[in-house]
This record gives sequence, structure tokens and C-alpha cells, in this order.
Amino acid sequence: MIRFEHVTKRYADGTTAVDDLSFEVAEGELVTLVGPSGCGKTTTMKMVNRLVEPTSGRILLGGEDIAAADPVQLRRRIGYVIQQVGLFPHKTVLENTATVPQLVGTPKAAARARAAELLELVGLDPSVYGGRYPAQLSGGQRQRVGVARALAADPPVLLMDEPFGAVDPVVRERLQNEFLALQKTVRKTILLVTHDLEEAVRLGDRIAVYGAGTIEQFDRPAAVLGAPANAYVASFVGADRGLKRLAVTPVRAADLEPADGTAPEATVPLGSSLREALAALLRQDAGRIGVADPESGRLAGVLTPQGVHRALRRAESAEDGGS
Ligand SMILES: Nc1ncnc2c1ncn2[C@@H]1O[C@H](COP(=O)(O)OP(=O)(O)OP(=O)(O)O)[C@@H](O)[C@H]1O
Repeated sequence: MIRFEHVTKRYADGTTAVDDLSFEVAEGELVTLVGPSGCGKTTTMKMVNRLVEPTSGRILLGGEDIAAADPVQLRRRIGYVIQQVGLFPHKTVLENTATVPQLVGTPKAAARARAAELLELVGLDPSVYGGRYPAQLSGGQRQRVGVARALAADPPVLLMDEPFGAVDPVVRERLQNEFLALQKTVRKTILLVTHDLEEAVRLGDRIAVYGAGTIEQFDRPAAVLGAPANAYVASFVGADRGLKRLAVTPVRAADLEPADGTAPEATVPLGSSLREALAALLRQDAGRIGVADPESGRLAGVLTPQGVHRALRRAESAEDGGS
């Protein structure tokens, strides 16, 4: 759906922000871009909606070279959510949300009805919040309006730059979870920038770990955490609590999927650490391992990378709740 082919961006002052970048985001996939400040994440994203033009290389959207697209038309197909939300202060929440559909010619009543639906979808009762002004909302509520507004034009693609950045960690996690649930129904193709590895792991179907202007690893969260591609990625994920959590979090029955009758190639006992389980998972190609009851030796279910991911999230919320 979004494809970068050898894309380089050198700014006028000679800074190479992005260096020969190639990757692809599948339709309906959520890819998180994570890395330290200044590594080129925002530049990558702004090249997709042509707020920044590449110096060389091409970017394809649905197979079409975006360099040939009219930027205004292009941006109508791409929702953009930024940290500072950018709501119009003198418009109500409902008017803010209905802005884009009205711009593209949707009649006012229909645009407002759609806006009300979207506010409902992001957890803001339109009869309570629709008539408020942005200044009368909390930071988390404003960010929800930002998400609703980006979805209002029903774009197939969403670019999100630190969309949950401006709120405290508890609200942030709630917004992330709500957003994941929403994405299950709307299935947009999403590029999401964050500097927070935990957010990248929680939200991403795949993660692009940035070094300086290049992607050091592009893979599923469990693979990035469990099998870093190089020393840079190892130190980036190692600095985070997530990896340590792998070693201290046991595999539980709730993390498993039912066995489908075929014998798994490898088996670990229930209660093994996620790190051991992940190592076993990565040693063979099936993408799943068996987990056996240590007492009876019977197969309790199978563990997939998604199961590891779920277990990590569970461990994380337990830890946050306990501290
Ligand atoms: N308009 C510009 N002119 C010159 N250099 C720029 C410009 N915009 C960004 N840069 C530089 O390009 C590099 C990448 O910037 P970019 O904003 O893409 O990084 P980032 O990974 O999004 O960082 P952050 O997490 O801090 O937002 C940085 O060194 C930055 O200083």
C-alpha cells in the first residue's frame, strides 16, 4: 500500500535526514517508526503526504508514484494526526470533526451526522462534547478529537506523529488501547511515529527501528525484542524495560491459542519465561510452539508471536498497576 524505494532526503543545509530508505507497509497494517530524536522519523512521514519532497527515490501509494499526484488530492486520501492536534480553537468539537468532509463537498447535515458518529467511536458522547470548544477539553479528549477528525474523511491511509504524546502515561495507555480496538474495525493503513519503544511494541503490527536516517530493523514486535538485528537495535531495546520483562514473565494458559491437532515442532513447559519461549519460537520456522502442562506433559495450547505480545502487555499492565 505504501512503498518506499531508495528514498533519500537531504535538507538545504546538507543534513541527510533519511538515507536510502526502502520498506513497505501492507494494506490495513499499522507500522510504528521508533528511534531516538532526530533520526528521520517525521521526515519519513511528511514525505508520504508531500509536506517534504524526497531528494531521490520514489514513494508509491497503492502502486501510484506520489510525485505525480496533486498534493491537495493526495492529502485528502491521507489522514494526518499530530501531537499538537491542531484543532481550530473557534470551532466546536463537532465543527472541527466535520471540517474535512465539508471541504470535500459533503453537505453540512451529512458531514455533521458523520462527525457525531466518529466522536461516538472515539469515546466522546457528541451530545456532551460536540458543542464544546477545544479549550474546554482535557488533553486526552483533544487527542481523541484529532483522531476522529483524521478519520472523518475516511482516508485509506493515516499518518500519526506522536498522536498520544501530550498526555500522562495512564491516559496514554487508555488511548492506545482504544485506538487498537478502533483499528480492528476501521483497518486503515497506518504509519505511526513514536520515540517510545513500549508504544511501538504495543501498537505496531511491525516496527521500524530507526538509526540515523536508516531503518536498522523492520520486523514484528516480538522479533525486534527477542532477536535484535544488530548491536544498535539490541542496545535500543535493551535500554527498555520490555526486554527485561521477557525474562521475568512466565507463559500462561491465557496467552495460548488452542492446538489445532498438528504436533508442534518444539514444546516448552507452561510457566517458562517468555524469553525462553521466544527463543524456541525463533529457532524454528513454524511461527508457533507447543506449550505443555509440566505435570501431565499434555499440550496446553500453542504460543505464537502474537501470544508473546499479549503476554508482554499483560505483564506491563500488571506492573503499572502494582507500582
Ligand atoms: N527543514 C529542515 N531543515 C534542515 N534540517 C532538518 C529540517 N527538518 C528536519 N531536519 C533535520 O533532519 C533530521 C531528522 O529530523 P526528523 O524531524 O525527521 O527527526 P525525528 O526522528 O522525527 O525526530 P524527533 O523524534 O525529535 O521528532 C534532524 O537532524 C533534523 O535536525
